[in-house]
Amino acid sequence: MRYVSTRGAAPDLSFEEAMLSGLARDGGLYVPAEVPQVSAGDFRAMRGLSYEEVAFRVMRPFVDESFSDEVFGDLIGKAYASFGHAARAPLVQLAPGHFLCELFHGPTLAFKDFAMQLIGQLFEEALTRRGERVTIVGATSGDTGSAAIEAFRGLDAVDVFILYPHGRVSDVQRRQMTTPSEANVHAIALDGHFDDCQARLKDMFNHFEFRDRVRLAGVNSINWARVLAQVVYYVTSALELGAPERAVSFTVPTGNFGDIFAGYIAKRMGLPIDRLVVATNQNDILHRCLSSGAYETDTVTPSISPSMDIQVSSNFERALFDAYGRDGAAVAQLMDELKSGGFRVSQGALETLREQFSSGRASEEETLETIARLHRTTGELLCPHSAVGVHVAEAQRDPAVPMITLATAHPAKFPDAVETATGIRPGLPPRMADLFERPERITRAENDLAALETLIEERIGS
Ligand SMILES: Cc1ncc(COP(=O)(O)O)c(C=O)c1O
Ligand SMILES: N[C@@H](CCOP(=O)(O)O)C(=O)O
Repeated sequence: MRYVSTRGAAPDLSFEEAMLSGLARDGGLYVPAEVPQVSAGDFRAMRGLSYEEVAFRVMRPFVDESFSDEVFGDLIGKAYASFGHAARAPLVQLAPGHFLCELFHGPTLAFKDFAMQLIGQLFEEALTRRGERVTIVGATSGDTGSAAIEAFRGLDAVDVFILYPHGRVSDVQRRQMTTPSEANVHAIALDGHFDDCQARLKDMFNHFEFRDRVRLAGVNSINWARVLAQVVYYVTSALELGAPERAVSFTVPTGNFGDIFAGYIAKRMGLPIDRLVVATNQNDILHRCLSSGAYETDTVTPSISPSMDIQVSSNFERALFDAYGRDGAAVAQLMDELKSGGFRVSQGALETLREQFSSGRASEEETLETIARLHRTTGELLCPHSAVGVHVAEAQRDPAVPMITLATAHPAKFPDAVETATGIRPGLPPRMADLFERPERITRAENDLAALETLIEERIGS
C-alpha cells in the first residue's frame, strides 16, 4: 500500500513512513493510493468477532509490510486492553431506530483513545526496531492532547509537546494534560485558540530545518494512522445493526473532520452507509460550506462543546482531494486561497461532497435542551459534543434507516454544561478520582513560531 499527498507534490510513502512523517512535505495530508475493498461475505464473517479481531481485519490491508500479522495483532490487543468496557464501543438505543455509539470508555474518556492507544504501540514498535527517536508535537482543543499524553507518557523513543489554547479547554481536559509527571511529556498553554495551535503545528512541519533537526512527528489526525484506527468502530457498530444486509447512517459531532472522514473510508471500503451527517456547534464552517459551497473562516466563538471550536478543519482537505478527482494541484490552490480567508468549492466538487455528507448545526440552547431531554427520557447523560450530534441526528434522520450517533466524550469531561442542563454533576471514574489533587505542570507560551521552536529545542536538548 502506498500513501499519496493531497497536494500531489510530495513523495509517496509506505504506511510506516506516512505514520512517522505526519504532514507531507508539500503541506498536504497522506491518504491511501487506493482504498481496499471488503466484500459483503468478508463483513459477514466479522460478525460476532471481538473488537480487536475486527480491528485487525479492517486495518490489515492498509498497513502493508510495515508490521507482520503477528506483531500487528499483538499491538492491537495491547492498545485496547485498558478500555473500561468489554465491547470497547458499545451501542445504546436512544429511541426506535436511533442508537448511540459510546466511544468514551478508553483511558482519557474520549474517542481519541481508540486511535491514540494504538498509535502509541505502533510508534514504540517502529522506533525501537529502527533505533530512532522522534519529537511529537500535537495541537489540541482538549481531547487529542490528553489522549496523546496518556498514550506516550514514559516512552523512551519520544518527546511529546502538546499545544492547547489557554483558558479554552475544560478543567478535566487540562488536568489530564498537565498532571502526568513523566519528563517526556510537556503541556503548553498557547495564547490563542485551537486554530492557532494547529496553524503553528503545521508551520513547524513546513519549516524543514526545524522539522529535520528535531525529527518532528505528529499524532493529530494529520496522521493517517489516526484516521485508520477510527474506521473500526463504524464497522463494529454497523455490523451490530445488521450490516452488510442493512444500511445504516451515522451522525458525527465534527470539528477537524477526522472522525467523519474515517466513516467515509469505511463506506468506500464497502460498508453499507446511507448518510454521513456532519454535526457542528455554532462554529459551523463545515455546515455553511456544505450548504452554500463557500468555505469561509470566521472568528471562533467559545462554546459549551469546546473540542469542536474549530474553523480550519484539517481533514476536510482529504475530502476535497477526492471531490476534485484527486487533483493535488487543485487542492493546493484552494489551500492557498484559504490563507486569505476562504475559497469556493466548485459546483461539481460540491455535488460530490453532498452525495456523501449531509450537515446540521446545534446552537448552545439546543445542545443544553438535548442533554436535559435525553437524560429525562433515556437516562443517558450526554457530553455537549455528543448532544450536538444527537440534536442534528434527530432533525436529519430517515426513519427507514437506523441512525448511529457517535458519543465522542464522557460527560464527566464537561461537568459544567451537563450540570447546567440536568442539575447532575457527573463524576469521574474511580481511577481518576484524585485528578484534582494532582500537581499541574503548565508552560505558558505566546502564539509565536520561533519562540515555540526554541522552547521545544531547549527542552529536548536538556
Ligand atoms: C469530544 C469531541 N467530539 C468531537 C470532536 C470532533 O472530531 P473531529 O475533529 O474528528 O471532527 C472532537 C475533537 O476532535 C472531540 O474532542
Ligand atoms: N478536537 C480535537 C482537535 C484536534 O483534532 P485531531 O483529530 O486532528 O487531533 C482535540 O480534542 O484536540
